[in-house]
Amino acid sequence: MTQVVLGVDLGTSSVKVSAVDRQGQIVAQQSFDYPLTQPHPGWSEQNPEDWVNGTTVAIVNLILKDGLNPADIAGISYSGQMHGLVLLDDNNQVLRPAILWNDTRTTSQTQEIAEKMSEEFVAITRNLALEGFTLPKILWVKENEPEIFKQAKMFLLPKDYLRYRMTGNLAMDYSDAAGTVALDVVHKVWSKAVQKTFDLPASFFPELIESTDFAGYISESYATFSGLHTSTKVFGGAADNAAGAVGAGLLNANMVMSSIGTSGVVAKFEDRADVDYKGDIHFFNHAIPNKFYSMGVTLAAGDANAWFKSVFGEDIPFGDWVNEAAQSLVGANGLIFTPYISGERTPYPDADIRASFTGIDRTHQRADFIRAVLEGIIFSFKDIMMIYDREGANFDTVVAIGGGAKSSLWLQIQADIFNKKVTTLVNEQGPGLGAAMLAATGLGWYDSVQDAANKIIKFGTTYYPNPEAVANYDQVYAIYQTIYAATKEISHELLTYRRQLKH
Ligand SMILES: Nc1ncnc2c1ncn2[C@@H]1O[C@H](COP(=O)(O)OP(=O)(O)O)[C@@H](O)[C@H]1O
Ligand SMILES: O=C(CO)[C@@H](O)[C@H](O)COP(=O)(O)O
Repeated sequence: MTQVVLGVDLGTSSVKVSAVDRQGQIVAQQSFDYPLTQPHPGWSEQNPEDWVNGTTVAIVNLILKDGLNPADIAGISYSGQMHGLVLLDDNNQVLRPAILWNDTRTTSQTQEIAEKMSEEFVAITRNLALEGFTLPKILWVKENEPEIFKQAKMFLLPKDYLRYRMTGNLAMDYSDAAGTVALDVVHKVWSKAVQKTFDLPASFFPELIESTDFAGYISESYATFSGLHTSTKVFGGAADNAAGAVGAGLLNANMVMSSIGTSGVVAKFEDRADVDYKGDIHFFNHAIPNKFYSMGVTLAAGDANAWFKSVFGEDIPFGDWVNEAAQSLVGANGLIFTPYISGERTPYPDADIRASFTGIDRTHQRADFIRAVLEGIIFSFKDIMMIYDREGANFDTVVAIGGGAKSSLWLQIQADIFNKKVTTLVNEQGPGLGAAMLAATGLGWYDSVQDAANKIIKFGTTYYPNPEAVANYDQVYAIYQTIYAATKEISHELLTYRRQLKH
């Protein structure tokens, strides 16, 4: 009998469930895709029931197809897409589709928060109130769907809703709670000032737990539904970027993580709460008690690549598509892409900016366009790194995770644009492995999350910057940096035009 833990990575495009043994080996893995709806420009919603069904299908497949014995599943924990608003009524029924992290309908609510609380808000929550975060979404529903809001008794985040459906218990872990921007990050309590200013009762906010805390057993009803046993213990879990940081071994201040999922993230471990990025970079509680991490977000990273492929190369597998970029040159033959297809967050908190190709020439081929997309995404990561540089943060290693880290070409582009060494993980399952490590630590298999990381994480290939490419990218990046300001007004006008078309 080999005991395993399940790490459930509830992503934006799919849920991936990894079964991990005591040595940290992934023994089996199943995933299930679900849709995302965009009823208006800037809106992004999912049906929470799809998360529950997708997770259940993946678990059933682990049992039936991979032969996992439910009695051997000792624990389960989660990594969840952050910030998504799930509203529950008195009977814990979902009131409306979840409003996701990449939904940017909330610009006026972010302005309202800034006007009402200004610097006090950043001091408490350690973040600006950006469109993607949960509090503006709550206020949007309050203002635009009062009949629904009247029935709302509590809110949860995506993986917390999934955990509720698997255990029957309502709770939220600190790392995800920080992304609501209603948490007093340093004191680890819901902010009374936020509750009072926006007239939200304390009962609307769920109980807070640590990522490795025991959160209940699998309920009778979910056991019947999934085939799991009621003896399986469930643990808090974490925001996907915190779980990804755990799974990437981001436990040391000299390391930065770059994650190319649907979104893109550059994150840094923070030992102490007294670093002050003034809201230019997010600052959240880590999945490790009393530790923190900072991060900047490119709203569409892997998604910009996926979008471009869906329009111009639908049937081509991702690996082949990305490799086609090798036929182009460093700097994509003088073609630059800015990846703002869904607006941007860091360093430009601008929901209405849109993407651009600049410098299209009669000679450009598809390979140049693909390469420009891959490079533009990494230039936007470099923009985040420039904030760390500005604040004097020292780091020498970038750990690359996410779907984008499957491509050695894209990894080399990262090393050359960052001018840093970029390291991969042997088992590139950052968030899912991180989630499994949280369950394993909660079960007592390891003394701490750090202990689990030391025993489990194995770094893979390292990509070193090529000096010639670095010099070329320096030139192209300098041009890239001017494009946001140059395209801002045009983008905003075009979006206004598109919004008129829709209504
Ligand atoms: N073979 C590949 N090579 C490079 N990039 C890839 C490959 N496969 C997928 N990707 C990229 O990874 C992204 C998905 O990453 P993933 O971490 O699975 O996302 P999420 O967790 O947000 O659902 C895709 O949008 C795509 O751009
Ligand atoms: O909004 C953020 C972080 O602030 C995103 O990183 C989401 O957490 C979604 O993650 P992926 O589905 O792209 O992994």
